[in-house]
This record gives sequence, structure tokens and C-alpha cells, in this order.
Amino acid sequence: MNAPLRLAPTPIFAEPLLRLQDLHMSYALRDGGERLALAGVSLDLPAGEVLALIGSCGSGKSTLAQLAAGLAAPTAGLVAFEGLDIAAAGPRARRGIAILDASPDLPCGRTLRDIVAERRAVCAHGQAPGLELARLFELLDMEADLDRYPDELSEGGRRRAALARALAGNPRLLILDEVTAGLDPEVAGFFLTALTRVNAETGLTILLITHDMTAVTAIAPRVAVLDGGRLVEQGSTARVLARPEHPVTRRFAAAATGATLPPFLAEKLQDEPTPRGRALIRLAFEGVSATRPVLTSVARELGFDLGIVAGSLGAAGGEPYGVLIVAAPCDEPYFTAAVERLEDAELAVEVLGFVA
Ligand SMILES: Nc1ncnc2c1ncn2[C@@H]1O[C@H](COP(=O)(O)OP(=O)(O)OP(=O)(O)O)[C@@H](O)[C@H]1O
Repeated sequence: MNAPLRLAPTPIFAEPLLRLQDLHMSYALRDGGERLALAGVSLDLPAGEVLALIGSCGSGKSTLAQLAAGLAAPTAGLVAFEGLDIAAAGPRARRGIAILDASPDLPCGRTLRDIVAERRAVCAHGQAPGLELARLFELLDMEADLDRYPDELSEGGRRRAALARALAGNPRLLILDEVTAGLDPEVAGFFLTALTRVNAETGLTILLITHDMTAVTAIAPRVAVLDGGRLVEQGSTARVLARPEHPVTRRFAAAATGATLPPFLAEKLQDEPTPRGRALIRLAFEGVSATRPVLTSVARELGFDLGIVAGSLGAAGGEPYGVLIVAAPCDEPYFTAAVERLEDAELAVEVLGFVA
């Protein structure tokens, strides 16, 4: 018999779709010791949102995915899905969650059509209506492969089939753990575009766990960063790329934007300005400040000539952002005035150092 459903502490209407509250997770090791994988993680995922979770190897991402999907119980803390404590509610509460990783386990002896149709038949009862199967096959470009078997497909084809099977169950939450790992950029891009369309058409909530910042910027308007089992930063993806605060986030942002100081300049960097030298400045902007002509107007007003050394302009989760490293004259009083003027225009300004 199923255990009685226990409501999470706050009323259901105030709940996000998924709430992780002060999650702790330790693994028992063979030598009798313990490995702490999560240490007090709290995170809300509202319905319909696409949230990316990034972090270095071993930071706890897969552990968080397993707990969020209700496949393992935390050492302490609460996972609430649709207002229900998932540990107490058991399989009933997990029915609306699908989890997918880079090694999907598809049955070899059945065609894709049968695999997907079986999942739809099993999950159709009592679930909210999702995508029609015909639309699902169209979105994932699977029509030509429907009568083929999983072992007759490429890796990209198998991942698409696994995604189709997961979506056929009409989940309200889809957890993706490194699903684009090892795919070439074109196939990964196709996969991510399909996910964006599914999210737009059905309001499916997605938790995307990845190391791949291209995937993050392609589909996730919000990102959270794990380090050593702790949530160290979260915010809009454009904000986090433009103004990363934690050292780990800074590393991911630098890798994503490519806006780093070239080594030939990094070697010459000094702490103090020299007469007629140049300051190297990192400028970052996101949202509306990305589209204002701030740089040109400051340069014109103050007669401040800027050379662009490195940079990246783009959109993350649909919001524009930009990071530029510029070389500018460091003679006073123009330098201080220019920095103040750029800060007033809501740019993040970081003086990296000076070169002669
Ligand atoms: N079954 C387990 N037994 C013991 N320790 C484990 C187990 N699973 C994970 N760990 C440890 O917990 C920590 C978090 O692991 P986890 O796999 O969640 O991190 P991750 O961020 O997903 O890493 P990766 O990106 O490399 O997959 C690591 O120190 C790992 O060694």
C-alpha cells in the first residue's frame, strides 16, 4: 500500500514546481568514511522555467539530479515536487518527473515507434496532455527512423529517441544530466533547439545539468552554480556571464565568453599606471545596457580612445550580454572620469591592470 501523501510545509499554491530545501547528502565509503556531496543546497524551480545547473567535476550536480528526481533520499533536507514531499509520497509524486542522462538505456528489440508508443500508453492515464506523438516526432526529426531499432541509430539518434520516450510520458519536470556530452555541436544544437520548442509549446519545466556553457546560453534564462556541494551563485544567465562573482563562476564565464586577457598582455600587466601608458579594463553589460551606445558616447565626451583587446557579444537564454576587454589611456583626470561615467551607465567595470 502507498504511504499517505504528506504536504510540504507551505501551501501548494505558493510552491514552485520543484523546491529543494537545505539538502544535505553524504555517501558511505567502503573504508567506513563518508563523502559529503551536498551541503545545504536550497533552490526553487518555478513551473515553466528552464534552469541550468553548472559546476566542476565532483561538485554534486548528479547527486542533486538524483535527489530532485526522487531516485535517492537526501541525508537531510526536503525535496518537494508540486508541493509534495517526494520522499514521503514515493512513486506517485515522482510520476511527473523524467530524468535523462548521456547513456540512455533503450530496449534493443523494439522499434522507436513501439518504444515511444509504449511509454505514452503507460503514462497517458491521469497525466496532463502533452505533445501529440506526431508533433514530437516532427520536432525531433525522427519520422524517417520510426521503424528502426536503437542499435541501428547513431549516438545522436539514440539520444533523440530517449528524449522522445521521456517526453511521451508527458512529464511536468525534465531533468537532463549532461545529455549533450560527446555530441558534435550541430547535433547538440539540434537537440537543444528541440528542447526550447518543447518548453515553449508545452510549458515543460527543465533542469539542465551540464558543463557545456554553449548549452546553457542556448536554452537557459537562469543558471545556478554548484561548488563543493554548495550553491555559490545563481541568477539570470546573462547577468552571471557578464558579472560572475564566485571564482568558479568566473572560470565558467571566461570559458563561455572567451573574453580573457591574451597571454602577451597578461605577462606585461602592472599594478600601477605609467605616464602615457594604457589601462586594461574589463567591461560587462547585460539586458538593456547591452543595447545602449555607452562606449561611443563616453569616448566622444571625454576624448577617450578605446582599443578592443578581446570580447564577446551574444545572448543567453534570450537576453543580450557583452563582455569587452579594452585598452584605454590611464592619464588623469580623464581615466577616473571615464571609469565613473561607465559605472554610471550601469556597466560592470573592472580595471585589470596597466601596461606601459
Ligand atoms: N555512490 C557514491 N559513493 C561515494 N561517493 C560518491 C558517490 N556518488 C558520488 N560520490 C561523490 O560525491 C561527490 C559529488 O559527486 P557527483 O557525481 O554528484 O558530482 P558531479 O558534479 O555530478 O560530478 P561530474 O560532473 O564529474 O559527474 C563527489 O565527490 C563524488 O566522488
